[in-house]
Amino acid sequence: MTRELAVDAQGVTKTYGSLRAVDDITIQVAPGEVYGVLGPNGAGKTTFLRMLFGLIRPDSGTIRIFGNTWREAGVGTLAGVAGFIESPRFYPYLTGRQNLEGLAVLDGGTAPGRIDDVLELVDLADRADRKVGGYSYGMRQRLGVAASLLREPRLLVLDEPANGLDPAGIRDMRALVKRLAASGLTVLLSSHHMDEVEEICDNVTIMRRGSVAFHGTIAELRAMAPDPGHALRTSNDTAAVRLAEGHAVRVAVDDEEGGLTVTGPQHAVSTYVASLVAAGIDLRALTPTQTPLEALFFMLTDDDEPRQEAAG
Ligand SMILES: Nc1ncnc2c1ncn2[C@@H]1O[C@H](COP(=O)(O)OP(=O)(O)OP(=O)(O)O)[C@@H](O)[C@H]1O
Repeated sequence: MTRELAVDAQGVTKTYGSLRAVDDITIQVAPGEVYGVLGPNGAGKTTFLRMLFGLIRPDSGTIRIFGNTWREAGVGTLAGVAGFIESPRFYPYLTGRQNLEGLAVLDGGTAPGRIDDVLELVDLADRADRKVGGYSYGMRQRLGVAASLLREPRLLVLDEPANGLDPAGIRDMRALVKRLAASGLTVLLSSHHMDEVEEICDNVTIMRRGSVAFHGTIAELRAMAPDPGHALRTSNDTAAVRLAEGHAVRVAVDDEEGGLTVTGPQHAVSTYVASLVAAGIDLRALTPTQTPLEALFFMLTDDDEPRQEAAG
């Protein structure tokens, strides 16, 4: 027997006037996986998540959540689903705990001890009795996850959960998503950070101008990634360019930044750099410019053309 998909979105399209915000996309999320919808600003990620939550209707296509569609099940489609679009909102003059208590009442109550459990899970137990007005942005995001977890969802949907967070906030949010995934929760998140998706997701859809530019596993994505690039500074760039002959690297003068750029498989870059040193050329800097996956992301989502106009 096949397992029911957590999300089964087929051929979903949403237009705003002449703009195809989401253009015929198909996304399937299996129970238990962490699924990333990745794309640059304006790619259509939030529009897709809004349709999932029933906040807007697709023009065409179907969205099933645990087998239910909005047309057949109405708001019952969201049974077992929680999350937030953009940033969660709380009463700043109430404590984190009071906000959760209020939300639990509005949602029909919650099991005894559940509020303490979710506060513990999101690492806010020791700050629960402080007013939300004094919380950092990262703490509010985590309180948003806590609020979502109150209803013990099977599917958690997060829209760019690390957006606007400082490095410590990003680390905490990623650790939280990983903990939740390890507990068996299905997570669907949007992001515009390749490293975030690489670190925490099993499968990814990369969106570009409303359409699917890539769909597959992180391993498949890695296999497509180009060679890593490096910025190179030496004591003698002319000689360094000459020495590249016979090495499996491409070395070019960087007209914008100065110095050289070196592209090639990591081991070939290492051998080339060792040969520079052996030839008496001083190495002043060797800095990775983009990770292979970042380079692939920019290749797949490069957006210098106008958006697709809707027909008619
Ligand atoms: N209500 C709306 N009316 C008109 N255009 C809209 C509306 N909502 C979104 N759009 C447009 O649809 C496109 C996709 O927007 P969307 O917010 O889904 O992108 P996104 O991938 O979530 O981007 P971001 O990372 O900036 O949130 C954008 O060009 C946006 O301007």
